[in-house]
Amino acid sequence: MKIGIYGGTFNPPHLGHLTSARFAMEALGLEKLLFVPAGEPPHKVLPEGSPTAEDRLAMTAIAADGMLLKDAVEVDGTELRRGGKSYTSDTLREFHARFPDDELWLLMGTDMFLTLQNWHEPEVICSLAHLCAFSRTQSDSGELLAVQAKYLRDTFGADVRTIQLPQITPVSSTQLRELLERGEGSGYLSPAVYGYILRRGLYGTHADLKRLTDGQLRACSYSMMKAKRIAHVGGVEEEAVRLARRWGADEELARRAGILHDCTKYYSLEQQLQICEEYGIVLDDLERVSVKLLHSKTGAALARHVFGQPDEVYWAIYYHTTGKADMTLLEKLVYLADYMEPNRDFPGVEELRKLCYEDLDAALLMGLEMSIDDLNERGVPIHRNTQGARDWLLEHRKG
Ligand SMILES: Nc1ncnc2c1ncn2[C@@H]1O[C@H](COP(=O)(O)OP(=O)(O)OP(=O)(O)O)[C@@H](O)[C@H]1O
Ligand SMILES: O=C(O)c1ccc[n+]([C@@H]2O[C@H](COP(=O)([O-])O)[C@@H](O)[C@H]2O)c1
Repeated sequence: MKIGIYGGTFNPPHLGHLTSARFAMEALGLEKLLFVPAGEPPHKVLPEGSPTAEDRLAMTAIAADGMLLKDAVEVDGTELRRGGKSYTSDTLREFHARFPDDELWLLMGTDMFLTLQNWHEPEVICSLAHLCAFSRTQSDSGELLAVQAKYLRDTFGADVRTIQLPQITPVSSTQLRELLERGEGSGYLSPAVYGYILRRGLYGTHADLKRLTDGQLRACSYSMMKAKRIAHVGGVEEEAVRLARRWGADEELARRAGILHDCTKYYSLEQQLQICEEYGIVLDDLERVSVKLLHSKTGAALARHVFGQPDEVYWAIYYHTTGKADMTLLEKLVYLADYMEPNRDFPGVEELRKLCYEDLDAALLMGLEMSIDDLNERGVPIHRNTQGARDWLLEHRKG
């Protein structure tokens, strides 16, 4: 197997890292790529006030997950665990021992490639890994790379491949840190990494989480979930806004409920219970053991207490999984948007979509009944609020 190793300080990881990693994977035919955040970079001092190693690791993990290549891309904490200066030769020794039968490829941008002879034990590096270098700026000349490749081949027997990225991302982490401090630069980051930075107040962002723009709120929410869920959350936002327009609800509240509705979906049972405890959410026996039921309550709690959302948004998120008797308009819209947003695909979804724009309560009843049937089939206990929602509609629905 061909394994790529992409070392960096990742302070923070930006789109330049991601686009070059993706392209190198394709160009070299890598089956696996490991991002390896440096513990203590051997050649530079981390600027004062830099995030902790854990934060750099977490941001890099979020960025890697955002490549949506499942287990092919991972973040490796070898250098952070090892302590001391993060010499690449030591890292390659470890990887060589771990993957003795695999082909290791060390990936790097021009700046690193041109100085490789000055690194610690360059001969060890060149004997344990193939090298892949790519240009970082338009002005990086192919000729310069070719000269350096020849030098490394002749001097250390290196196997070098230089690749031209189809698109240059003209940014460095240093520039980005300055931009972030001025409230700019988010366009050079994956939204989820930006959200992590905002939530942790890194790089002098100090955003008031209770007064975020929609884009910032989206970024924060995405930073809390696996990247594969983001398309669904975007779909719920879009659908909730469309439904709000159709039925005369507040579009901005629908948007914010959509953005945040699943923000705690990946929290563990323990974390969910802790949030409920912290915000005094009373649970029944069924809820106490079910992450699926809990995430709507904890998502609502964070929407209110961390992100400053009003009661309407709180309750729309709170009831988005179970529904309840006598729901408000916004609660209905978010429940239905979650059910039939454009990425959903199940028998009957088209009929449900149509009904959502013709007769909201009929659509709600249809959604609830489909849920109840599905839960019954799978032998999952039905929450009393879901039963309550259906019974209420059967009794009160007009027509
Ligand atoms: N915009 C970019 N395009 C392609 N490769 C990049 C880009 N930025 C960084 N790299 C490469 O990523 C690796 C890790 O770089 P690093 O994490 O130090 O980022 P950086 O932007 O160079 O940070 P800093 O400004 O703090 O030096 C290096 O091999 C570097 O050449
Ligand atoms: O081992 C060395 O001597 C050495 C010297 C300079 C850079 N590196 C590695 O090169 C990678 C890119 O560095 P940086 O600072 O651009 O993030 C990172 O993994 C560093 O640990 C390694």
